[in-house]
Amino acid sequence: MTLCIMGMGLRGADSLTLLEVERLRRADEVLLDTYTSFIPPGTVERIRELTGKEVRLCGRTELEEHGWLIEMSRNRLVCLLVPGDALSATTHNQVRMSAVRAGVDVEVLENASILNTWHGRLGLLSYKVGPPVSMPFTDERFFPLSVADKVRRNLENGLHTLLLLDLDRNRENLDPHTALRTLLAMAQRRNYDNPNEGTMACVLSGLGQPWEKVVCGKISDLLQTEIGFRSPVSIAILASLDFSEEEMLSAFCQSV
Ligand SMILES: C[S@@+](CC[C@H](N)C(=O)[O-])C[C@H]1O[C@@H](n2cnc3c(N)ncnc32)[C@H](O)[C@@H]1O
Repeated sequence: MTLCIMGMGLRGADSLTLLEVERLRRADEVLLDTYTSFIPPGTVERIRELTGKEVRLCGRTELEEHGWLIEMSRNRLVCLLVPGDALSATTHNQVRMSAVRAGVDVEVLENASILNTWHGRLGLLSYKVGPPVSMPFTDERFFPLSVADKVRRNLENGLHTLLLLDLDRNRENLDPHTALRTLLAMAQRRNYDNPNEGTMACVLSGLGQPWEKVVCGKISDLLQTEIGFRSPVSIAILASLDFSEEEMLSAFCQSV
């Protein structure tokens, strides 16, 4: 019948749209992606309450080896719930592509994503946003300097960068101090003068969650401040600011 891929927004079940709730109530199967991002506490219980449906959790293997999910959607309405927007991670577009190739109808229901809300929350201009960059867990053998290359390219073009922090097995983000130190070490290895300790950055902890915290300052100051971060966390690396951006940033964010 139909595979409906739906974004859950930033607030878990509480940011589902009316249309999404209606689809979930009609669904034969409700699946929840627990792999690509953070799921706010209580999400499963809240979905059950809103829709009367049981929720099946899907991790990496279930999403990457998704043949079963496509087969299930042939004669049933299957809803795949995705944290954030429906299609901002490649994983879900791959599921969509397999479904289309198998002749299964796909419906996509969009929702808010960290990728399209962070700059507005900080008061930054959307036309000054560059491509996002992922910061992985690193060690002596895996230390991809391309992370610093991409941030530097954005900075050189006057563009802000959203640094997405990888999640560990327990779905906790790399901690932001480690991410900032790693970024500086990568830039130093390349002999880049930017990003450096004086570059402005904002730590975005739990955007849209009750524990939301947004803190801005020079990287050196952020590194010396115990802010009390909680997943999900991202970091904005700021390019030079326009006057209006400066004004808004200081009005909308806590400074260190
Ligand atoms: C690979 S992205 C997935 C994005 C998701 N599909 C979406 O559309 O929002 C996951 C990363 O986004 C960041 N992230 C997701 N939600 C966030 C939030 N509410 N506040 C801050 N960062 C967030 C974290 O760094 C997390 O590890």
